[in-house]
Amino acid sequence: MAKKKFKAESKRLLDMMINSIYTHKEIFLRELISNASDAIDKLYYHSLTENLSGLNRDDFAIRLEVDKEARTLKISDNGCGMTQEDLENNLGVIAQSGSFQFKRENNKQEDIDIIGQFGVGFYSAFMVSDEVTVISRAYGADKAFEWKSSGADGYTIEEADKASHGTDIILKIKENTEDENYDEYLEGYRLQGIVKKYSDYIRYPIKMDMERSRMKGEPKEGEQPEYETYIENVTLNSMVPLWKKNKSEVSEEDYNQFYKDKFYDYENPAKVIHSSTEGASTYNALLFIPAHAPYNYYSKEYEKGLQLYASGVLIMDKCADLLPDHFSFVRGLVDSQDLSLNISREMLQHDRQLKLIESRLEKKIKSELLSMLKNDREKYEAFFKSFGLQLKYGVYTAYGANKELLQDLLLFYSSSEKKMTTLEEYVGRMKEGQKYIYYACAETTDRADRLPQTELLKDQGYEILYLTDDIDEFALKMMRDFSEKEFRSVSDKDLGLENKEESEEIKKKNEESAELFRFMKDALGDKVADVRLSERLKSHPVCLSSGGGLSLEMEKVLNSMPNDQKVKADRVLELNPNHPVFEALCKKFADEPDQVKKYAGLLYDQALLIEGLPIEDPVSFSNAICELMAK
Ligand SMILES: Nc1ncnc2c1ncn2[C@@H]1O[C@H](COP(=O)(O)OP(=O)(O)OP(=O)(O)O)[C@@H](O)[C@H]1O
Repeated sequence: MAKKKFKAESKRLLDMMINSIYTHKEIFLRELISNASDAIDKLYYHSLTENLSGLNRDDFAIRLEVDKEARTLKISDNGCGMTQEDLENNLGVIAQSGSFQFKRENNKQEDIDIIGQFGVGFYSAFMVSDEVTVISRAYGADKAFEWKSSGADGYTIEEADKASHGTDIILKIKENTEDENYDEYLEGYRLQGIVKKYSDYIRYPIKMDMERSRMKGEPKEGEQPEYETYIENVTLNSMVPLWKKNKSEVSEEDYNQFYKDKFYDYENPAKVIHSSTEGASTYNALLFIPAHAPYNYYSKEYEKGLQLYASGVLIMDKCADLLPDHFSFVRGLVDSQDLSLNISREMLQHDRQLKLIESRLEKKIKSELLSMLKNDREKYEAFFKSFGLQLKYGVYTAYGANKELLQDLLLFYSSSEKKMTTLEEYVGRMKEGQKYIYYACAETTDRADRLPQTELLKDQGYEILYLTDDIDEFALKMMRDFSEKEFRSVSDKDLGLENKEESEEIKKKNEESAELFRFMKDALGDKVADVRLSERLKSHPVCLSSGGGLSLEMEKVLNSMPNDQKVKADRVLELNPNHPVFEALCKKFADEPDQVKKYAGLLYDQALLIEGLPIEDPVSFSNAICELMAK
């Protein structure tokens, strides 16, 4: 029999195919199963359009068969099959796709979902096989043919026996090498795993004999049970993708089970988002908002992304481009027929399509979260506990560009409500004439509540947001305002309070004690930018406020990061004019100005401690207190 040569370019192409197109060898099975599914689709299509009798959708199947001794894996289908000419054209010419041609020539039907388009997938079989044999009989033909090739060398075609229409692909699996274990492609469980991973939603059953074990009869009392192995023909794939079902056909339990199985979570998701979109880009999406953050969520190890399917076949396990960072906690998948895939089906050619899908999903996720916030507050608060930090990072890292998108999703603890509140709720409760949205930063809400700077505001009935996460103040600074109300720290120089009389009085007192403050400032050196009387203190003697754009809280956060450059906020030491300590200071300044130096140091250290900042010299602080006590 004459051996026919591949054309020269084909030879090079085949070499390329086998060695460089695919990153994972296991995808050969995905490609061959997709071809089998296409072949069945084509025959099914003909049966519908040409009214072929004797063909029943339920009889179509794809079968896998392993012969470990012979080292062969057979993939069979009872689809349209190939004539001798088809074998020549489709398997003898690389990059010739009969499937693509079929799609072009026939109007797409509802129930047909042809996968092949490039005419190369078949050759991926050579990544794992020394020799590939294709025995095929076209539907309606009376002869079958066998195509055989062991790679770049070429192929043979001869007549063969095959009882019914369809195609058998027989792979002679390679021997193991030092780097590669090819034996695994002869293991039932491994094959089952590959089918589940890539081809779970192929619409025809993929069947295989699997070895199972069962108890041999009832064990007699006191005896160990005996086990026997038996063979069961099992369908490996689930076939109907849940996301392609009508929402009304899917129960909550179905969604939950699907989520837990697929994304290895032990808890039901907090929210399921099932949506289909037609138009510029047609896709089905099934998304889940987990009820809790995975253990590695806030670490570098966590990889965001959605599974991407093209016509039910898995293309990418974690397609990061489908999810913006601020919603990286979302799990799920997108299935689209419209993707222009690259030849290995591992990437998309245009990320424009992905961008379009991403921005639609982003809007959808936001609106679902807002509806959760509105309709199930308790659930939303639990969600926010897990993922709120990510939303706040989202506001911060995009330099405020995500403000519109994310600001309504944020929650902060409210001093007056004693629970979490949205910014909208806060603004709704603002007092008449209130200029700013006030916030206070501390490690816990309790500590924030005890900050001297919050005292006066609370006393006058202003609500304060207590910020306890490092990122909080940075995020608010990025946002600048909400509903045209600027955010303002309780430590800010200007709280915008409309108490002119008091301000005048403080101003006057400040002037009167100008000498004292200058003296204290000199004593403290560059530790503080200024010393002055405070408008915000009621019962506490002292506090720190910040002069510039960098607050003390931000200084604390930035300096805790692992880099050498330390920053310093402008500190202003504020004294309570109505506190006995101030009186004592004034008195000492007249009698013993040297003591005032010590007092200035002590007051500054106290203010630092109140802020949760470290003091420079705890030993002299303690000594100074003891000295005072002993007096
Ligand atoms: N099991 C099969 N039954 C019938 N025809 C087949 C079968 N397998 C392959 N073919 C034919 O061979 C052609 C080439 O297959 P191949 O897998 O190389 O490319 P494809 O499936 O068309 O495209 P892609 O590279 O996107 O997978 C197919 O288009 C189809 O016409």
